[in-house]
Amino acid sequence: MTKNELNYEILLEVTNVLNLQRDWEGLWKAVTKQIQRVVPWDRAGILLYDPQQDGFRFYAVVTNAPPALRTDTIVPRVGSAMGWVYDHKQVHVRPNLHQQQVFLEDKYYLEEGLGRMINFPLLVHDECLGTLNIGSRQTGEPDPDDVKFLQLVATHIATAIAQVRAYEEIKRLSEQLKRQNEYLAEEVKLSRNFGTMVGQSPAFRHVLDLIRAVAPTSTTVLLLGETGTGKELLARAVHDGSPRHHKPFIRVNCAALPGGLVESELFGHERGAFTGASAQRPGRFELANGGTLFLDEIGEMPLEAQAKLLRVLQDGMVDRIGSTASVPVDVRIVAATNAHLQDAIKKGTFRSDLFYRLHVFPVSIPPLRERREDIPLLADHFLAQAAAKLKRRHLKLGRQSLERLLEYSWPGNVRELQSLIDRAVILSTGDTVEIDEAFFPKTSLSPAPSVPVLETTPTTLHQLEHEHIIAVLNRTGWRIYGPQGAAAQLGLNPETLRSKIRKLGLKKPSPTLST
Ligand SMILES: Nc1ncnc2c1ncn2[C@@H]1O[C@H](COP(=O)(O)OP(=O)(O)OP(=O)(O)O)[C@@H](O)[C@H]1O
Repeated sequence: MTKNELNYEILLEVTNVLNLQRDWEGLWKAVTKQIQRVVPWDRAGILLYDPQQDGFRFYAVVTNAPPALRTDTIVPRVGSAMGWVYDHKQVHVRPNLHQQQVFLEDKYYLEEGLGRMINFPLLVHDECLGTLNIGSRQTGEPDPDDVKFLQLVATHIATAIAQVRAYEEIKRLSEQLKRQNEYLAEEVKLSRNFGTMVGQSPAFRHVLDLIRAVAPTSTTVLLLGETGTGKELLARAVHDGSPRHHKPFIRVNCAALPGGLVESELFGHERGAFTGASAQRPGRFELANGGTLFLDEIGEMPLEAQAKLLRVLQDGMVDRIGSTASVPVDVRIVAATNAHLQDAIKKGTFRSDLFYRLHVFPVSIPPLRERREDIPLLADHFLAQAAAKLKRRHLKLGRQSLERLLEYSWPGNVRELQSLIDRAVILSTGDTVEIDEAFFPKTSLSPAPSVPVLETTPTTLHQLEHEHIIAVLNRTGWRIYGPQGAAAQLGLNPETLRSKIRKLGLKKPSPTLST
């Protein structure tokens, strides 16, 4: 067999091995054994370029001597032969390492007793993935035919590596898609006709003007407003009006996540990062990549998670829990809160540096009581929605009912109005929906008798809120969820109510035994 025939045969075998194997250790042993038949070597290794480290990581290595370089070493691009090959996309030969030690890895090769080193670029479509390094104890110029042959082998190896990487990328993307689907299915269940925004009052129109102006940019938006004023609806409007609208809009309710899970939900985790982390899981930051992340109730985020969030906002990199490598993300942040963040900063529960990162474009949403002109429009809108859901047509609101709606102070804002209309439609029999006094929560000044009553008249908003919540909870028998539950009556998100109950330290009174 001529040398050419042998080379051809070996190349075929190498390609077959590369196509068959999935395990790189095994693969590399098989490939190097084949190469040995043409070009003797004493060290054969592959290093791949890692852009985050601007260096090369070992991928596979076989050596006849105890290795002087550990396989977890990162060889920097600058100053190494691999870096030269990577930058020039050309083969580099050092025929005599004893006489010529130009690169930083050469002294290690000498320690292993090597005399000659050849580095080949691993090229795919003109992109260099890393290098194939063939070292030998012998010195002297290598046979140019051998170099040509090894360059061909390197091209096949590079293609196989690109395939493995593409396969891993597909796996990662399909995992991400699976998570996005789970998330979207959850969202569809929760969503209540988002999209239509109703309001003609100057105050609300001003808000819409601000949203329209900021939406097309990538600026961070901070939505400030009482509960139920439409912060989430506006966050979606920011996303829909941006060039990111065809990418995901991912919502995180910072108040609803259990403390220990916030970081894993936001930033993801590696397999085995903590007990129960049975599989690798991307966080919501990664799910939102290219799109918008809506951080609802940001004021409720635990301090440790705030520190991590700040880091992501500063350098655009996410560290999954349990991982050493950072993942770059491109995410627009829209945050919302009904809390007074400056007070939280004073109390030490919110980081001031994070506040300034978020407070780039604040938008204050006025409460419903400050834009009463919107009440008739919103009432009609919700009436039409409820009628469509319940398949009832020609519903209209009684005149007195509308007056009552206009007089009420709406502590729960638009959501409270929506829940009230829903209830009124369910309870109405004819075409005219009537809303009488019984629909409005009794004021906090007349709590149910079993509730401990404050000795004095409440003086602060906080006390008022505290009492009002207790009163409604007692009236609903401490039922939080459902159309007759306390959350609906207070116009609050059930999770927000649960968090308030926790924060205020409210406990369901235990039933008293009558003697
Ligand atoms: N201008 C509006 N037009 C139509 N519907 C609205 C409007 N504002 C709010 N809503 C509706 O009111 C409900 C509450 O709105 P949303 O959830 O956006 O409020 P929020 O401020 O995010 O509440 P929370 O602070 O409790 O999270 C939603 O069902 C939303 O569709």
